Amino acid sequence: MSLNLTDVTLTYPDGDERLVALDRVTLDVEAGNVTAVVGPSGSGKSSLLAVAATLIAPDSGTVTVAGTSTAGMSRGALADLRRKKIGIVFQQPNLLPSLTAVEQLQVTAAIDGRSVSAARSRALALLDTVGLADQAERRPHQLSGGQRQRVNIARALMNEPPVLLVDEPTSALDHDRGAEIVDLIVGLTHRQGTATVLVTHDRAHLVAVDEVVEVADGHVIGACPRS
Ligand SMILES: Nc1ncnc2c1ncn2[C@@H]1O[C@H](COP(=O)(O)OP(=O)(O)OP(=O)(O)O)[C@@H](O)[C@H]1O
Repeated sequence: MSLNLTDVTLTYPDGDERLVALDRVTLDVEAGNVTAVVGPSGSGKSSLLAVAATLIAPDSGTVTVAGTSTAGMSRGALADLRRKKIGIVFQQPNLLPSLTAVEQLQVTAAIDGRSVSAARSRALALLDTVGLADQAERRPHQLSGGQRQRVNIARALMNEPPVLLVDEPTSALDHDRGAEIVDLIVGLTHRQGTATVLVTHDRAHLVAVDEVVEVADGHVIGACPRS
């Protein structure tokens, strides 16, 4: 189960013209691997993640998520694919303030139509995996920034997605906490066999990942040194 973008071009309206955000981008992420995407601001990293997440349809090219091509899919079918196959971790955890850590994960299962109580044991096991076994009953304001990001990651994995997309997960953390989060993502990816894309600004984190792809002006300009 992997993630493949082939020859993807994405443009946005820009006055009377079109701004090319992604220009014939091809990206293959194998199951069990973390591919980091790096590049300057405005180079297209978020656009690439949004296309991979099927949140934006490319102008041309194909996106294949865990063996399923998204070409021609209805909005409903895409939403279904996202729910079942893609875990997304945004920069800010966006946790619900009134819910405990374990409830944040249970809600995800409920949205997916699974039984909330059956989801509880999986949620507790996942919190254990991300090092939060003893924080399960805490609410977001009782957790540190790093712990909130761990809940965010555990929540993204709740429905066992084969594809994990992570956007700048360390931007609100100091270097050491950031490195711990990247190590956690890499460890989970290797153990659970997800195909993971990690957008990051911090090149110090690249030593931990399996592959690095550099983008500039909407182009993949190739693999680059990992540190
Ligand atoms: N919704 C939009 N409408 C129009 N132009 C956009 C839109 N989103 C992004 N862009 C433009 O597309 C290009 C790529 O932007 P994108 O956000 O993908 O880059 P990025 O590498 O993620 O940048 P950053 O690191 O600052 O988040 C930029 O020129 C940006 O201004």
